[in-house]
Amino acid sequence: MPINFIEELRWRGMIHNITPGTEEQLEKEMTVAYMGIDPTADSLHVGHLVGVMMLKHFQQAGHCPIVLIGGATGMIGDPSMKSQERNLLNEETLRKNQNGIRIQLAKLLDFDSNISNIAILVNNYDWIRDYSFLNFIRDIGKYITVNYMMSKDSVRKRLAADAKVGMSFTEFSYQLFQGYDYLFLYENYNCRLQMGGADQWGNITTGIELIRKKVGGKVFALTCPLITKTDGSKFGKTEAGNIWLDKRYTSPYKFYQFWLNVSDIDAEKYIRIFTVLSKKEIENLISKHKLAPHLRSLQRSLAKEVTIMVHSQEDYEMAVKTSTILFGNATSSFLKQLDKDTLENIFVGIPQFEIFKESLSLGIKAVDLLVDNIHIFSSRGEMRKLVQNGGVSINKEKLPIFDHLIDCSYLLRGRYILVQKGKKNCFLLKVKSS
Ligand SMILES: N[C@@H](Cc1ccc(O)cc1)C(=O)O
Repeated sequence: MPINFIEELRWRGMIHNITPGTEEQLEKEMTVAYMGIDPTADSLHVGHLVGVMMLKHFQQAGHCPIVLIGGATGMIGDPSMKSQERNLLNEETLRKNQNGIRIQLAKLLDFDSNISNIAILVNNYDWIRDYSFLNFIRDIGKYITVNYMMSKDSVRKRLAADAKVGMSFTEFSYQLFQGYDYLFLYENYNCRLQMGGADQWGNITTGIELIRKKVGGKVFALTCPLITKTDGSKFGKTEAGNIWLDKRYTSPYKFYQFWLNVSDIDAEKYIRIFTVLSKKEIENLISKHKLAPHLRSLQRSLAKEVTIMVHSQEDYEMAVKTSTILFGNATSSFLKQLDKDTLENIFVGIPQFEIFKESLSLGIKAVDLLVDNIHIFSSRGEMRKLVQNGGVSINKEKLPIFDHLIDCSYLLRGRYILVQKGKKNCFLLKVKSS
């Protein structure tokens, strides 16, 4: 039996706001819904995943999802919840970005099997490109008052943030373009529902208003909550920046670690939002986790599911292997027996430094190498202290004294040395190929 979409989202904690009548519409017939993504980079990040998961459940419930790539709106920049005017992106960048995003979406939604509710990808550049300004403000602008547009949170907040700088007419008009997209999809794809993050409510309701006034149609909105973290920091970001879905920007190992490191409370929330595990499976995982929280079994399941969904089974396995080697009790002899490819793969996600082989040939004091050459300690004192506490290891073996001699015999497969500083920091020294 197909799932009930709204019920599904409800127990997963994925509904922030919903227009009256949405549920009845979905029960009545197979419905088309869309969500838009502005292609500001050539990869999605984990923040985008929430919306994509909504579409995934929507498709699994038998309805038809449309992903709209905002080729046109991306050229304007959504002012929603942004405190500053955005940079304009050019056409070439947007096109490159679209292609990257398309490939990622194809892994998450079903775009190609022979089902009646196959996912559809559209680009609003296709219908906005040739719309003349004069026609647009005559056909569309006439239906929406400035008063109405000004009352939106996205506009009010921005004007309040810095009244002197203000907001350009360009960004002010963003909601009209998104409103027009909804009208276009309503008329051409029979789209009745628009979904998005909580910050999209204002833009979505402008579309509802436009469709009601211009063509007398009734359409709906559904938003999901902004994802929060218990410690108050921003979801989806680390010190190193966004967590991307593209391997080139965030290795599967780092991606896996990101989910592994969430707090217990967040893990309970995220596993509902970011995986398709059933209610029963999730409840079981949570009760099992509560018996022995220190084992982090809930985080492990979360990290496993999301890594396999976004990357692959092999990437997941490699990420686990890497984590065991870096943080688990893998031994030095285990490390030594790994072949070059495995080592290369394992080390993709960790900071790397290049060293000259010659500098090792006569042996170099660890302190000279790590403090003076590659600066992973700020001072000799800092390193000495940590070594005394047993907190520095080379190839998984504790460094006995801080001026211990390191030579070529330390090179794994003749190329690498793994350095660990404290519990969490790993570095890879790599011989420069001359
Ligand atoms: N405004 C949305 C993207 C979007 C663009 C066009 C639309 O029609 C819908 C949504 C965002 O920034 O997240």
